[in-house]
Amino acid sequence: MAGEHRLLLRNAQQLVLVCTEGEKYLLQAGMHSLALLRKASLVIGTDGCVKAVGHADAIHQQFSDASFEKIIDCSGKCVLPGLVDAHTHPVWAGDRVHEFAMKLAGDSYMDIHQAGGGIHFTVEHTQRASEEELFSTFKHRLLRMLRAGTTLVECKSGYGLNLETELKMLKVIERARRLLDINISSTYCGAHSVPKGKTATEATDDIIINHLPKLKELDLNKEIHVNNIDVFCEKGVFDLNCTRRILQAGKNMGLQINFHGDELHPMKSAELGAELGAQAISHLEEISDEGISAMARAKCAAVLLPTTAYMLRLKQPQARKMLKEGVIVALGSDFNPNAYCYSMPMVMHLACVNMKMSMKEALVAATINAAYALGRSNTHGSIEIGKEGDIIIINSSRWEHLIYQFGGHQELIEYVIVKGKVIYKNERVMGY
Ligand SMILES: N=CN[C@@H](CCC(=O)O)C(=O)O
Ligand SMILES: [Zn+2]
Repeated sequence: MAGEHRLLLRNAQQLVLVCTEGEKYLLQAGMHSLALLRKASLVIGTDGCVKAVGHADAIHQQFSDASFEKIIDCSGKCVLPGLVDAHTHPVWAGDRVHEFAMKLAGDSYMDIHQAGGGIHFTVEHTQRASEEELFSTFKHRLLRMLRAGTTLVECKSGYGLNLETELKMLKVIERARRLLDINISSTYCGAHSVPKGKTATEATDDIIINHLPKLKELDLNKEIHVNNIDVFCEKGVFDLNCTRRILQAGKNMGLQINFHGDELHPMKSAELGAELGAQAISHLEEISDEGISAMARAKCAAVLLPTTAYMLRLKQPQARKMLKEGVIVALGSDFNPNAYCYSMPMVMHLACVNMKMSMKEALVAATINAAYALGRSNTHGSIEIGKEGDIIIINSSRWEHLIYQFGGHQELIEYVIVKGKVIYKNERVMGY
């Protein structure tokens, strides 16, 4: 095939496609037969999408007359799809390292929250921060995520709670979406906590009467585009009824439902999400058996967050049971001031060790299934012809090293590529 193309990745030792039939997600059986090629090459076109993928000799022959803006020799290396992080809170001011010390000394997440710390602490600092300051720290965090292999990330608001600060956060997310290479799915999370001085019902009314119509107006004016709506459905935060009202109002204006549920207490959030047609529910440490069946039937993704259970010493989400029952399992880092982890390789490792997932299951959960949780698996999450050319190259002859080398991704990930363009080239890669 003659013509000009953007990128040729030549002769990878392993090229992990994840899937090959345009699947929107993979269930347990599909996860086990992870699609992978050996001695393979990949071509990305000038539109940034995958043009061809196959055995190195076949691609060499097929593209013998073609020219490429860039060629990378991948001999001895592995090529994988860019990782997808399905749950983060990356826009905020005021870290909570002092609370980490309190938690290590025995305070629970809710003790700290109810004493006015936790989310409230971050809200106070975020309300005071300028848009510039928030953008600058957010950009830095996104670059760290990118260097850890994430090419599509969900980003929530939720440390504003009042309309003015929620909009400030969403503007910052919109600006990053327009300026930076990393792909972003943006989430309005104005119901992340009940603002001081309001009841949960008053906060719910404020969101439905004031926040959501403003978001709709800004969307129509093409100023801010939001993809998902989120609520922290939890005892002492938003109950099932308030959660239902907010999520339904968001759905009515075209947002995908993607919310926090059944984290610290069993709330029947999973059952509610399945009933409302949620795209995804996160956490689910306290999900009921009925909730698991309902999510499986509704094709509602479970976004499991291994860092939360690890940091807060909670019981682990029942990943094995969910997989067995046919739930679509995805992963997220939950990056936030409580769980300061931006690395999906680390998250996959924790999912394997603490949630007993296999490495194949963890990789699928951090690629195609995480993309499904964001409604983006038609364009992201696997290496297939026509999908966006978002790729990572690791300096290892077996892809599993990305999970096995706990905390080693900084030396292992050699290239991060978005739409066929090298966004990051790691000069520290030395081999193993
Ligand atoms: N649980 C609610 N929200 C976050 C924590 C946010 C925070 O503590 O700042 C989570 O997903 O873990
Ligand atoms: Zn969260």
